[in-house]
Amino acid sequence: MNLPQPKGRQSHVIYLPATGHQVVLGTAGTGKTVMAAMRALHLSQPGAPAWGRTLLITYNRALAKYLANMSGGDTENFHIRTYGRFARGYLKDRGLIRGRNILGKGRVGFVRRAVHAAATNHPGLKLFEREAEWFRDEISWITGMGFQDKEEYLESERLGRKTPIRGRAKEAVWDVLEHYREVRKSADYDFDWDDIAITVRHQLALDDSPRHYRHIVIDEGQDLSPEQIRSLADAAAPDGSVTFFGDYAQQIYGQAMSWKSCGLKVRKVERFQDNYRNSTAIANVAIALSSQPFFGKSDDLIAPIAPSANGPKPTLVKCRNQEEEIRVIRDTAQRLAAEGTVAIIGRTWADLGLVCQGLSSQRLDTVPYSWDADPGIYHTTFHSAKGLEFQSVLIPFCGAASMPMQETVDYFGAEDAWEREAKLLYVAITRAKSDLLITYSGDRTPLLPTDDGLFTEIQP
Ligand SMILES: Nc1ncnc2c1ncn2[C@@H]1O[C@H](COP(=O)(O)OP(=O)(O)OP(=O)(O)O)[C@@H](O)[C@H]1O
Repeated sequence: MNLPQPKGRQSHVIYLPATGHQVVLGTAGTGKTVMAAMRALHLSQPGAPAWGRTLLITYNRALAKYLANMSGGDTENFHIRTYGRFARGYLKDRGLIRGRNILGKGRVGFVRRAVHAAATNHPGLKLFEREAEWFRDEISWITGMGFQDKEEYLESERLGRKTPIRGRAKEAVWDVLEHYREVRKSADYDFDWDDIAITVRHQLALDDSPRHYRHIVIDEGQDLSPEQIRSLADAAAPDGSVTFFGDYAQQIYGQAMSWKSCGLKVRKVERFQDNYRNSTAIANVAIALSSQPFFGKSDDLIAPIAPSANGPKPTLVKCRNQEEEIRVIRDTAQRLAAEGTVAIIGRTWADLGLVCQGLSSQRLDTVPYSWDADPGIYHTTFHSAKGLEFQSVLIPFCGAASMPMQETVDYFGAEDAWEREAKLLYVAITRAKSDLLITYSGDRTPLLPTDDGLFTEIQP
């Protein structure tokens, strides 16, 4: 274990009171993950004030392994889990998990069947021209908010949708949700990964045994739903604490949910602005990207301060076609891999397949990646790069024809799609410590900032 020496407000955050709710917001690279681990370790340490068994919640399995490597891993009093693993484990203890009764992959197929079934009740409604993926997203939002009945949904304000739906269309969405639950139940699935949180809360309300965890620390909290956060708050001991770390600039599922709707009672929000990861030149690109109008506005966004670390300007390479982009990315990866970790970050696994075929590169959902990883080439998607960092980051296919991805525009409409894809690009760019190279062919994506002097622009 070799954690950095906390600076400024960081130490304060580690030792925040060990009771009640705490919220820490910070932009990329400000040390949220490291401080989440340090706070959780502190709270679990015998002898610390109000110490007790502590749960550290993280976004996915790759980050759980990354955190385990950073913190020394699970002990009797310190557990690292994804939300899904925590929820499933608790419901198993409550006797509610039988075989495979949580619907994971294939969910959109169930939603599609529900949409077809519901459409017959709403002849002529334009809403039913939308793709099943749109309905899946709306159902995730409804269950993530924890709405118990139709009235609650009808009265709700849907933040984060640029084109909100109203009246009859909203009633029809609820109808789709009810059909979806029926179709799912008839296939013997009791839950999906979104609505499992509703049952966790319900079970916790019935459960008067002592709570398993005294303290719960949540990293990447911006991508958990309010109902998931509420269930974690219910799962912590009444004399314990819940600490939420998040960055709303990196909220990549377009749900636009705020910690404020999660029932956390917080006296003062802590804010981290000092970036310890990116060079100034890389941070400037991220700041310019997040300042564009389509990036979205929210009180929860923290204005970043550009760091002072030296590094070359990011390179923007205009290629003649995709083949040339692939060649540039591969050559650059091989050159930089001798010096440190290099990540090729792509929008989809299919894109990465094109770039990395035959290249000596490790796919990051199959190998554990640690914060002190050996030099070499790694590849991962925008979504799965979250929380990680690399010496160099290479991003292919940033032309206007592929970004924002057409599928996202089809599912959610142009405005929503731009915001979602810009946040994904933001996550990818802020993974780079010192070198960033972006390639495109045709026109560059309109999501990339065009301010003078941000990039060194070249042609191969
Ligand atoms: N006080 C510090 N001194 C030196 N380095 C630090 C300090 N705090 C954090 N760092 C380093 O800054 C980098 C970013 O930290 P971390 O991953 O915790 O940030 P984060 O806020 O979770 O970022 P993101 O949200 O972008 O994933 C890491 O390399 C970490 O070791």
